[in-house]
Amino acid sequence: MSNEQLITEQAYLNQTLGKINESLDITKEEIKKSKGSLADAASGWDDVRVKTSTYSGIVETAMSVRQQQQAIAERESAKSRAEVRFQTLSKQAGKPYFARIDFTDPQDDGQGPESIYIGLASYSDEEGKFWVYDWRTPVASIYYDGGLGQVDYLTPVGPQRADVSLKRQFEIEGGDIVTLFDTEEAIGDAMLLNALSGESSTKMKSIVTTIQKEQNKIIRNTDADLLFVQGAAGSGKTAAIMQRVAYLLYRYRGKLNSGQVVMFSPNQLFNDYVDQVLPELGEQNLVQLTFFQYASRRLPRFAVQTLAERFEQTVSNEKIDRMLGSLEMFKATQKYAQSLNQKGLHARNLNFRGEPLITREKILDIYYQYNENYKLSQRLEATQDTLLRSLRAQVGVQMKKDWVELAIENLSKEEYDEMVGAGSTRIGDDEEGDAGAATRRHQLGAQPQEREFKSDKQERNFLAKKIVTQALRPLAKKIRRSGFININAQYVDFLKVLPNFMNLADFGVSDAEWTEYLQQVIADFKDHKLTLANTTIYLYLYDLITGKHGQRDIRYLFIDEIQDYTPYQLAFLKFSFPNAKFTVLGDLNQAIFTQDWANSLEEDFASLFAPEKVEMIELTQTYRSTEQITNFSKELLENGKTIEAFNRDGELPVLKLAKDEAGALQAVKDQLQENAIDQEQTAIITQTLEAAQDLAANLDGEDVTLIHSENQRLAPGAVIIPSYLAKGLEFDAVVIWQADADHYSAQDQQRLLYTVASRAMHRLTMIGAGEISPLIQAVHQSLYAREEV
Ligand SMILES: Nc1ncnc2c1ncn2[C@@H]1O[C@H](COP(=O)(O)OP(=O)(O)OP(=O)(O)O)[C@@H](O)[C@H]1O
Repeated sequence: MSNEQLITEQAYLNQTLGKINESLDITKEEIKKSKGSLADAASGWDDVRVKTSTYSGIVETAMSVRQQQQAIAERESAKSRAEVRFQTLSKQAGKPYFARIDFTDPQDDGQGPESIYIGLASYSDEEGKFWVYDWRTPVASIYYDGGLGQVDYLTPVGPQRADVSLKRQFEIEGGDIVTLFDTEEAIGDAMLLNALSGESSTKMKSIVTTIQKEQNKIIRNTDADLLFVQGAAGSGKTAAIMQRVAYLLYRYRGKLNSGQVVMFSPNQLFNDYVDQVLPELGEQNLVQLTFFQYASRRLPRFAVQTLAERFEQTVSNEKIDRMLGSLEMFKATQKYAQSLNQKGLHARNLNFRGEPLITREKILDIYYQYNENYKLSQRLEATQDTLLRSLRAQVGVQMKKDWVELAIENLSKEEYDEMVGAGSTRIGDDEEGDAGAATRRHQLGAQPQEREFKSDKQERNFLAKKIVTQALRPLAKKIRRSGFININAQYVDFLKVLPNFMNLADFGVSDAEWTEYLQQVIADFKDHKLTLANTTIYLYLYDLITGKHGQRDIRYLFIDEIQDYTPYQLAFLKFSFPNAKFTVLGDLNQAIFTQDWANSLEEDFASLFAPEKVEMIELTQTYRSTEQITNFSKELLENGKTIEAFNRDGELPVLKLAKDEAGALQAVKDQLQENAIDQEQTAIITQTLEAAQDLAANLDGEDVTLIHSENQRLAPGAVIIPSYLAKGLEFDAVVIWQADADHYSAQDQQRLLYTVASRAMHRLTMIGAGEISPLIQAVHQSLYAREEV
């Protein structure tokens, strides 16, 4: 960088900052003014005259109330607009932009190149001159998409071409340019290297200044209904989708808000890890939840299988797991539900005072009296209507019963007053009208009147009706909530007759195996326990029978770590969010829950969308780890060849094998010490929770935090964490505990080992006792160092 360039750029920066500060002052004034005018508007209530004696008076009152409300709402929104602008400007005042591009539009003959500056948000001065462009504007795409020369970029009106003559990147601190460099590439390696060599932190950062071309495609895609991103560990999938959320909120501002975007993430720790990215980009956070949370909160009475249980279950029957998670099973659920249109619904009696008031046979008669053209949801609705009608008819019948008589006699003074509504109810206000009456009284100030009865009989009837209606209310609620369907029995029935709806042999499952499994499910049911696979099927069946249509207001759905989902779960999510566009990210090599069968996931999920609306993007370049760590960990895989390491130098991974457990433990202690001296934040990753707990007990006295549950927070400093909770996270230094033949040997642990090894940014140490793990032995010796300790 020449000195002259620096001086010119600093001068431009000063000018920009000067303008921003001017705008800040103006905005501050606006906020002050809008606060004042809000107070003025609020005092307008004093002028609203309440006239209630005539109809026209009421209308007039209502109109002036409405006008007054509008005036306040307008001023409030002016105030909050000014406040948002103030916040944005305050952020810009330190670091208004990070890049500059000069380009010419080939269609603008004779015009010289135009320079634009790119920052986290746009800035235009009071005269409307643009000083900074938001990184999400179409033109800013030029910065991410290519080097110098011709670059095509997409705008809402179609593709545009630009001839780029300069790309300059800045680092600005506190209003001063610290560094500035020109680059010919999309994003200069120097800048990226700089961004990547930082230390890990408990919070993910935005990558806005160094988004790569491939990532930019993911971020700006608006066409696909299903955007499927497959990428190696550390290739920036998560980083890219956080940017994508920010992009979409900007691109569709005014039409899309963060409440309409949902992200399914692997665990709660991960939610905590990424929750700063969007605020850093000036956006509101999105709704984030795990599949477990989504499913289990709909079934409060069941203990749904947790993440730890799912990971640590001794693989009971992989064939059955695979079958339950398949699209065939999804279709079988639909077919079974369909069959309920003819017969097979499991109903339960509607009991009242311990006796069946409407028997299950009667309910089934009603349910099946509608012809075959009814859909399940219509059939249910019609049944509910009929049941509610017969419930209403019951009022008259029950009023004559002895229990009502007894109840009237036993009414206390308070209960009586409450029912009759002395002092609060006007004659003629029926029960339904109570809310309306209360509002009327409140608004119009009418005096309440006492209820008067013409005769004892009238009073008795009134009370009896009240008592019966109240007593029947829970039943009405039950009917409205379809509580007369015995969904548990229905579910078990479905599993029993499953062989009529799909071919179990296609999954290698024999009748005997299935019967045995069924017994297990029934036993679990009795204990109120459900596996995640069963929970999903249960919920889908329930939704089909009750005609639920899912959440229609959600427009974008993101699923991270998709390899841990079954096709069934994905199909269920598609059903549950029918209007959402899906962005899904995954790395089949990190499938630690679903193993081999994750391979067909891409195809299975894509089959649920129109082919022309599906886009696949593959990311092979990794950013998280040093070249040495990536080159080692990709060799753990059979198909890791295509993974490309980022050219960032570091030490070789080290395998430390001790003779016995005690030696290994000592090695961990030494490593913790060494890492602490080198200021590398360490995660000791164990395979299971139990191993993590054991190790923590053995490391008593060391400064390490055990992360045993996803509901914990990630602590700074060294942590011990089981593998399934480390998903998606990263650490300066990783120690893989028990990296030996006793613990990592089966072929299906290859992915697990790869997943944990790829969490390391700068240093990877594997510590074990006894024999070397065959999975590590398969890696070429030049790719790691081996020490006997
Ligand atoms: N363009 C980029 N510029 C700077 N840093 C980047 C870029 N892309 C990715 N990174 C960094 O690389 C690391 C890995 O990214 P991220 O966690 O998004 O990867 P991932 O593909 O989701 O990985 P995994 O599958 O292992 O969870 C993060 O520290 C991220 O900030």
